Amino acid sequence: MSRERATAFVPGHVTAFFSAHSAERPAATGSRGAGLTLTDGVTVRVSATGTSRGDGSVGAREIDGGPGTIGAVEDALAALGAAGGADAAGGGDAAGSADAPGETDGVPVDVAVESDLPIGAGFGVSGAAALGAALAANDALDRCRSENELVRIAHEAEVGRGTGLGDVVAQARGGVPIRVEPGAPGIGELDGIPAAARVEYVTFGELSTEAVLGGDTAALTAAGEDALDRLRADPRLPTLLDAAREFAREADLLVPEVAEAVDAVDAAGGEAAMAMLGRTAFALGTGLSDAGYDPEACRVDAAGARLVE
Ligand SMILES: Nc1ncnc2c1ncn2[C@@H]1O[C@H](COP(=O)(O)OP(=O)(O)O)[C@@H](O)[C@H]1O
Ligand SMILES: CC(C)(COP(=O)(O)O)[C@@H](O)C(=O)O
Repeated sequence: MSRERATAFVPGHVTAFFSAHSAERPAATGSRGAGLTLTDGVTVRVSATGTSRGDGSVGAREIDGGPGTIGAVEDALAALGAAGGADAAGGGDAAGSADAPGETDGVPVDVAVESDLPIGAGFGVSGAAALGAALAANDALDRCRSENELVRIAHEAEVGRGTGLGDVVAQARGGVPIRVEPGAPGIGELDGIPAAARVEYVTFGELSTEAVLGGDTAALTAAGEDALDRLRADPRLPTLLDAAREFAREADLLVPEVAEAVDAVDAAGGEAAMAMLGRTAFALGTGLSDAGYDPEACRVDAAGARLVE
């Protein structure tokens, strides 16, 4: 018996540094690297609409109360036999996807995404939304998939859209994940820094993940591999932040507003770095407040992605 509606929470994830690894299969594509999962995250509600199959409707789509779609969410839903749209990315016109071949016979679902975090600013919101949609759709439609299978579905959807490489596996784990080997569960490998912390962040705007991942990633990948070696030799939070700062400089990804904030935190005696890939600075403890910024504050998420009542 299907529960017909379900809600999932998925933590945000700020990547401190990463290297990009592409493979033929999306499940084997991913990143190595490390970052922090956050108690600020994404809540996804999925409900079966009750609309009969085959009428072309995919159901309603909302992001923070307004119309909107995220491509990785649509692909994750389609993989679970919910009506999702290959053409639904990037706009508010979810209904336009109804003509996508092979997908009109999925079960129509209403999907509402609510994010504590801005989209496109380096918090892995697209990956979180895809994983939340997979967890909630599996429950609402009684698809009987395991956690690893749902993480793989969301990972493949995110990688396929070019909006992320390692957020989904990190968000599934929670804590401070180290992505030792790239890819979905069963292929990739995770470790973590055993640490709890308050985290502050300020966002100055978006940075297109698709554009960076679609360009030449050789320099950032070399810098990311160096940073990972360093962190694995000394898996502690201050080393994570220091390796992140060096990565941002070496990979030439640092943007001026973030550089200024990171320097200000350093001058005030704190630890900060840039969130990949966004115009966002994050700091441990009260680093940004102490430097005179008015940041958002949360904590490292201890639990990882989960269904909620
Ligand atoms: N208001 C919005 N701003 C930015 N992206 C949006 C918005 N609504 C939907 N999207 C979609 O969400 C995805 C954002 O992906 P990405 O840039 O990787 O962000 P994040 O870092 O939050 O994961 C893109 O696929 C984009 O088309
Ligand atoms: C850095 C990024 C490739 C993208 O992160 P975001 O812009 O937050 O989707 C991430 O997925 C990673 O592999 O570490």
